[in-house]
Amino acid sequence: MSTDTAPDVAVPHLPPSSRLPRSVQGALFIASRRRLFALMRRRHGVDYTVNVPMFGNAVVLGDTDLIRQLFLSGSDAVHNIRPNLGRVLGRASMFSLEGEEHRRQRKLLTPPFHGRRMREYESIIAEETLAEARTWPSGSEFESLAPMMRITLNAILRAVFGAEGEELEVLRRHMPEWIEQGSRISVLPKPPFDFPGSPWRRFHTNRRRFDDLVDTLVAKAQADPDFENRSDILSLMLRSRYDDGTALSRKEIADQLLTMLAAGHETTANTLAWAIERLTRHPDVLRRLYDEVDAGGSELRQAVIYEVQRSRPVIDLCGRTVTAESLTLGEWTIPRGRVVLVSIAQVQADEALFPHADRFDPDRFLGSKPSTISWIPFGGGTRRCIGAAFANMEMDVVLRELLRHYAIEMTTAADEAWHSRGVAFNPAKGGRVRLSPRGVASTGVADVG
Ligand code: HEM
Repeated sequence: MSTDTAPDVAVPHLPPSSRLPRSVQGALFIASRRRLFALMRRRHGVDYTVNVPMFGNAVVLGDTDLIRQLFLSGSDAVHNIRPNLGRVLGRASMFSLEGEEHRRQRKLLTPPFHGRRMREYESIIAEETLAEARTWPSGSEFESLAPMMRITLNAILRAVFGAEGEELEVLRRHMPEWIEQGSRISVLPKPPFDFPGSPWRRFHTNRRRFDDLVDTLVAKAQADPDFENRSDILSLMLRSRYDDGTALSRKEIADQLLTMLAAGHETTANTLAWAIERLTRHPDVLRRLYDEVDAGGSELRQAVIYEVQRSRPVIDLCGRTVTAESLTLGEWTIPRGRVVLVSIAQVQADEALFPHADRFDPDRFLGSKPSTISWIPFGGGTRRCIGAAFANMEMDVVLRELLRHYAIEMTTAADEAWHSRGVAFNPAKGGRVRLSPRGVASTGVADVG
């Protein structure tokens, strides 16, 4: 890749675009961006240009070499995709930061999310899974998505926020509504001031309540005689120091906690609901998973997680905004200000990269880690998802506990369609499932008990 910063040589050369009017592309994007992108790819190849609401005249990349180059581009050439969630999560949110500030913050926040640390959170996830599962109706069908949302919310509040007691209760009760409100206004224009009754005013009122709760959590963690040994991520943030010895400010801590909740709660729950949706339609894989969990193994379960994330990526797009005079990626020269989108879903459905891509086939990942070039559900490069190891551990523990304790029934129902309530995709019927405690199982895959 070469980044050309000389103004007079920046002759744009963009991937092919559609002759469809902007209004038609916009309507198709809003109705189903998956369909619009599939149409574009069929007509124009792996890289193309679209003109859509939010991102404007944006380049969409499907070529993995170019995507890799984009992910590796420095902050002198690209910034985070715009608009992004930083608008509502705060100025200090990881999504809002760029360049040196972003690097400093990631350096501080990466160690708490290191793979080895994750083991300390396993017991919280297992506990939350079993507590939630005990409330499920045995033998009757229900949507797995809402329960998965509760598990992943509680997991983040306890493992990341270190919340317990009264604060945990308040956060548990109010956060889903606050987050939904935030994601709704994230696509609305911001008025110059908060007029009474406006969604932004309600959002700012709730944000102040959130900040007060974070202050209480910080005070409680610091007053804990065992503060130095606490393993929740808030305490790790409180104990960390930048290279110059300064600590994270309260604002930074509150914005990052909110960011982790917004980025990590629904995404993980949706992926788990997809895992249920896929497994209930693949009896052979499910039977092998039961055999494996009974023998104390986890290799196939890990491959299942990889394959669910490949075939049903809940975040279908990530991207960057060109900030250099122009950015050259392969044959394309993309001018300053353009958004470059990475079509995660299209890359991971590419037959050339994943033969029989439409098959749910976890065996393709058995015994090997996915390639970071073609398997990109967590994005890539300097902005790759910081919670990837946490999400992976969480999904593994939730599935492990369900397999250990519950017999999941098969279904002959059609595959659930993709559905998006905003940013992330989930199974349209909520990942419906029928299960019963193992040993008591009388229907479906009763031979698993
Ligand atoms: C299955 C679950 C998850 C998926 C699919 C997912 C996916 C993603 C994606 C695609 C990005 C953008 C990466 C890029 O632009 O290259 C991202 C960023 C991010 N994610 Fe996740 N994520 C998940 C779980 C989590 C969790 C559990 C946390 C934290 C507890 C988290 C925190 C973040 C943060 C802070 C960023 C911003 C990173 C930056 O800009 O430097 N995510 N995630």
